[in-house]
Parts: sequence; structure tokens; C-alpha cells
Amino acid sequence: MTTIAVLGAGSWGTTFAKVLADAAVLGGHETTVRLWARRAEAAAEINESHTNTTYLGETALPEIITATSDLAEAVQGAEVIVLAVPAQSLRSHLSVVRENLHDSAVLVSLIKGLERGTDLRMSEVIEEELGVGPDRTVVISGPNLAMEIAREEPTASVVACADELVAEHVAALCNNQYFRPYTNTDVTGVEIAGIVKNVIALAVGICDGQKLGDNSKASVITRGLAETTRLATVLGGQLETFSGLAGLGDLVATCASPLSRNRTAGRLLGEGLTAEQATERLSQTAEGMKSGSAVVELARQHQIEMPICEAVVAVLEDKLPVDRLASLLLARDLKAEGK
Ligand SMILES: NC(=O)C1=CN([C@@H]2O[C@H](COP(=O)(O)OP(=O)(O)OC[C@H]3O[C@@H](n4cnc5c(N)ncnc54)[C@H](O)[C@@H]3O)[C@@H](O)[C@H]2O)C=CC1
Ligand SMILES: O=C(CO)COP(=O)(O)O
Repeated sequence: MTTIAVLGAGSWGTTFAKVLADAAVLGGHETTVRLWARRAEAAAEINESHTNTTYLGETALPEIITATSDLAEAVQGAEVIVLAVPAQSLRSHLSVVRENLHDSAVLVSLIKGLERGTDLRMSEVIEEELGVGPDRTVVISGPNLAMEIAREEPTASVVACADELVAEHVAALCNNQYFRPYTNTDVTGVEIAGIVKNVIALAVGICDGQKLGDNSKASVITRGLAETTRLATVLGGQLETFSGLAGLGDLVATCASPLSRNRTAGRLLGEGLTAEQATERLSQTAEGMKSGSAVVELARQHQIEMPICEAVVAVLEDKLPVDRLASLLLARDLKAEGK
């Protein structure tokens, strides 16, 4: 019997709990999936009606998912702990996890954000707070819009861990008829890809809000991938990761989809809303809005040029009028494409 705890019953946490439960049924594994919801009413709805209507409408959740609003209870005895809370709140949740952590538990981050103040990736926050090694820290990232996966539309993803056997174990736990995981050992590259694509999706959304067309958006996506790759490789990430599912795959899905909260937030900014107004309008997590400034700070520390991310952050901080973003990017000095 494997006990898996999923912390965060928002759109991705709930959907991923369903992915795990469906994988258990398909694979004939004896698995318990516990889902931690911040609100007691959400936990009650999941237990009684097997739905989480706030995030997933009428999607029917498998009955082997049980929910609780008691974080310590959710974590107790769990061999696998999946983290699906907003990036800026992860550290505060980990103090409760630490007190109830199973000796050999594996920690799996679904989170695509960078911690403000420390500029740490989520795997680094987990290792620092829980004192676990990279062989127990896993990151899952890819073109994974929760709503599509909740409808069981096929997708693929990347399960990354420094220890390939641990990645294979977690991949087996989430492999089902609509979710196909590939393993990877490039945790840094996979994580940076997921973090920065949210900032690039904000830029693409701004193009939408400014009524710019597909050439502009394709240029932002492509140059966005170039700046993401520059940052990741300096931090130790592998180049190949960026032509894979966590790199190009996620960038395309997020930047193309009206389901993306980051792209939607960008569109609202492009239409003239402030960052605060756009966040209020969304009601769900758009990680790029908070992580953007940490990404830019990290890039500066490593002397990496990230002009698109810089411009997005300047808009978020009200330092650049949104209608000047495109002209600012176009006025930069000419350079060779590969540089
Ligand atoms: N929704 C999606 O399609 C995907 C999301 N992700 C990532 O998963 C992570 C979680 O995202 P979602 O589930 O989509 O977010 P969401 O906004 O739908 O849900 C967040 C959940 O965290 C809970 N929470 C706990 N502490 C919180 C706090 N201090 N402030 C706000 N909420 C708090 C909320 O109650 C809620 O249940 C993010 O890092 C996101 O980038 C990754 C892939 C796909
Ligand atoms: O990460 C995602 C898809 O892979 C979800 O993107 P949003 O957070 O912008 O909705």
C-alpha cells in the first residue's frame, strides 16, 4: 500500500490527485490518495460529493481520494508528498510537513514559481526546510493545463529527479491512460523552464491585450525561450531540456491557451489593468506575477540578459507603461540570434 498526500486542492493539486488515483486503478496498485484542502468546506465537498466545483466544475473525482483540512493528518505516514500550493506559501506549509515527515518520504513539487527574497527554486526550498537530499526531491513539469487533464485529454509531462530510480518510481505512480510521464535527471532545467514560461506567458498575454498579432507573439515566445535557456544553463540546466516537454512544450501550451492564468493576467495588463486589479480579477494563482521579480533578480546576479522578463516586471511594478513594452524591446541594440 502506498500512501500519497497531495497538499493544495486548487486546480492542479486536485487534478493531479485524480491523475494519481486513476493511475493506481489502471496499474492495479494499492494506493491511498489524501488531498489537503485549506478550506474545511472544500474537503467536505470532496469527501461527500467527489467534486471540487470551485476549481474543476462537475469533474467526478475517484472515490479513493479522501480529503482533509488538517495538514498534519494529510502528511502522516505518507511515502510520497506532492506539493501544489502557491510558491510564496510553500515554506510556511513545510514547517508542518517537517514535524510529520515519514523517514524516507519523497517530496514532489508541481509548483512553477521562484521564492521571492531568496530567489530559490521550490526543490531548493524543500531541501533547505526539510533537510532532505536531491535523491528525495522530485519536480513534475510540462504542458499540463489542469482543466484539460481533468477532462482526461491526453498529455505528457516530465518527472525530474537527480536519482533516476526515484523519478521512475514517481512516474509509475502517475502514469495512466491520459497522462504520460517521461523521466529526466535535469531538475534545475525542468524547474527553471516552468518558472520562466509563466513570465513569458504574461508577455504574450500583454501582446493579446494590446491587439498585437501572431508574429509578435511568436517572436516573444521564441526569444523568451532563448532567455530562459540562457538562465537555466548558467545555473547548471541542460540545453536538451528546453526542446522537450518542460521547455518548448509547456511554453507553447501556456502561451497558446486561453485557459492559462498567466496569459490571461497578461491580457488584462495589456488592456490597462494594474497588477493588483489583474490579480483580483483572476482569483487563481498566476505565478509569474510574483515570481517575475525574483527571476529578474536571479538573472542579474548571474549577469544574464532577460529583456522580456525585465520589461514584464517593469510593467508589473508600474515602471513601464504597457503600451511601451513592444517599442522598448524593439529599440534594443542589434545582435546575432544565437547570442
Ligand atoms: N493549474 C494548472 O494548470 C497548473 C498549475 N501548476 C502550478 O501548480 C501550482 C498550484 O497552482 P494551482 O493549483 O493552479 O493554483 P490554484 O490557485 O488553483 O490553487 C492553489 C491552492 O493552494 C491553496 N493555498 C494554500 N495556501 C495558500 C496561500 N497562502 N495563498 C493562496 N492559496 C493557498 C489554495 O487554497 C488552493 O487550494 C502553481 O505553482 C502553478 O504554477 C502547474 C501546472 C499546471
Ligand atoms: O503551467 C501550466 C500549464 O502547463 C498552467 O499555466 P497557468 O498557471 O498560466 O494556468
